[in-house]
Amino acid sequence: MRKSKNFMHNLLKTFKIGSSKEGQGEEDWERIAAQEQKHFAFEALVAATKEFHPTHKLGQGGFGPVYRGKLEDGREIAVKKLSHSSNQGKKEFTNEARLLARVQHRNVVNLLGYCAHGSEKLLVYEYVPNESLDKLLFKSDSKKELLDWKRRFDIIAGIARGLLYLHEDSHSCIIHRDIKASNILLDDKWVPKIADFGMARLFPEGETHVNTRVAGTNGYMAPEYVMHGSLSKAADVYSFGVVVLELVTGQRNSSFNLDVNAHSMLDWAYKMYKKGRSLEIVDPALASSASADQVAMCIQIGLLCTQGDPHLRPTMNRVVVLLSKKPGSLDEPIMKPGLPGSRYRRSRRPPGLSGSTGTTAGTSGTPLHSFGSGFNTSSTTVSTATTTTTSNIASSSDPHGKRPMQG
Ligand SMILES: Nc1ncnc2c1ncn2[C@@H]1O[C@H](COP(=O)(O)OP(=O)(O)OP(=O)(O)O)[C@@H](O)[C@H]1O
Repeated sequence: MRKSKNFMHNLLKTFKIGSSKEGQGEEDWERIAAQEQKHFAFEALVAATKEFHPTHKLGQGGFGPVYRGKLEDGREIAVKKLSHSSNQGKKEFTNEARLLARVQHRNVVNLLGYCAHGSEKLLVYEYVPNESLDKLLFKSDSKKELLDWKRRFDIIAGIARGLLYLHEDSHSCIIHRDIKASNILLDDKWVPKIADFGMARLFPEGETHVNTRVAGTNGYMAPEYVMHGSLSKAADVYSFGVVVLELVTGQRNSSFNLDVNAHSMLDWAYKMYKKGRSLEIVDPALASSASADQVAMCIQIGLLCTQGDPHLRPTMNRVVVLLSKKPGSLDEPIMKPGLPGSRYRRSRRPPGLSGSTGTTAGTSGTPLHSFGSGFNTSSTTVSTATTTTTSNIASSSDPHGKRPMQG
C-alpha cells in the first residue's frame, strides 16, 4: 500500500526537500496538509508531550531527542525533534522524512505526519510500546526472558518481510543501510517494526550496486561496504544476518567476549557450525522454549546471509521463502562471514551442496534442551582465526558504535 502522493509532496515541501515552485506560500501547504490531516500543529505536539517534558523522553537519537506523547484523540505517538545544533542530524532527519513518507508496511514504523514550526522540525510516528530489540536482548536478563523462541522466530520472520518490502515491493528499492537491533522496535504484540531511516538510500532502478561513502554501525556492516563502499541490497542482507544470529545467541556481535579465539560472535558462530556444534551457541535463555531444528535453520540462514562474498548471500525474497519452509532443506554457507581479504573467492564446492560438515543435529520437533551439554558456551574452544571480521575493521569511536554519515 502506498501513502498518498499528496502526503509525500507536502512533506517534501514542509522540509524544503527538492524543488519548490515560487509563489506557493506556507498557507498553501498548511491548507492541503490540514485537509489530509497529516500536518500536526506544534501546539498539539507540545500538549501531547507535556511540553517535551524530560519524563516523556524515550531516548536520544543521532539527530535529537524522541518523546512519547498522547494526542487529544487518544492516539499514542513518538515525536522526533530535530536538534538545532546538528547539521548532520538535519540531513538524516530530512532523509528519514523523505523515505518514510513513501512506505507503509506492517513491519516498518509508521510515520503519521510532520510539523515545521519556525526553526522547529518534528516527525510524528505511531508509538511502538515494547522498546527496541537491543534493550530487550542485551541490556537486562529479566527483559530477555520476555523473548522466548517463538517470539524471536516471529521477529526474525517479520524483519525479513519488512526488508523484502523495502527492497522489492515498495515503489522504488530502498536500502536501509543501518539494520541493527536498536533499530528494530517491537509493538504490543511483539511485531517488529524497522525504524530509523536516517541513512537509508533510494536505489537507482536497474542498478545492482552503487559506490558510496561508508556510514553504518560497527558489527553490522557488510565487508564489501566497509572496505570498498560498495552498497547493494546484499549489504542489508548481511546486517539482517547479524541480527538473526544476535537473536539466536543473545550476544552482541561487536562486543562479543565469550571466546577469546573468536574475533566476533559471527566468527564464533561459523566455527561452531563447521564443527557440527552450532546448537552450543544458542542463548541459554532459550533452553526451554526453542525447537532444535528451527533454531538450527535460523543459524544456517544467519550464516548464509553473512557470507563474505555478497553474491553468495540469499536475497530477502529467498530468506522469506526459506523461513516459511520446513527446516532441513537449506544450502550450506560455504564462505566464512565478513572476510574482506578473500572477497569473491569461491569455494570449490558448489552452493547448495549439503555435505555433512557443519550440519546441525536435530529431528523435526526435537526440543533444544534434549541436546544435552550444548549450552556451556563459555568453555568452548575453537582454533585460532586468521581472518579479520567487520567488527575488527570498523573503528569504534562513539557510544552508539556508529560511523559518522559522510555522504
Ligand atoms: N516510534 C517509536 N516508538 C517508541 N519508541 C521509539 C520510536 N522511535 C524511536 N523510539 C525510541 O527513541 C530512542 C531514539 O531513537 P532514534 O531512532 O532517534 O535513535 P537511535 O536508533 O537510538 O540512535 P541512532 O540515531 O544513533 O541510531 C530509541 O530508544 C528508540 O527506542
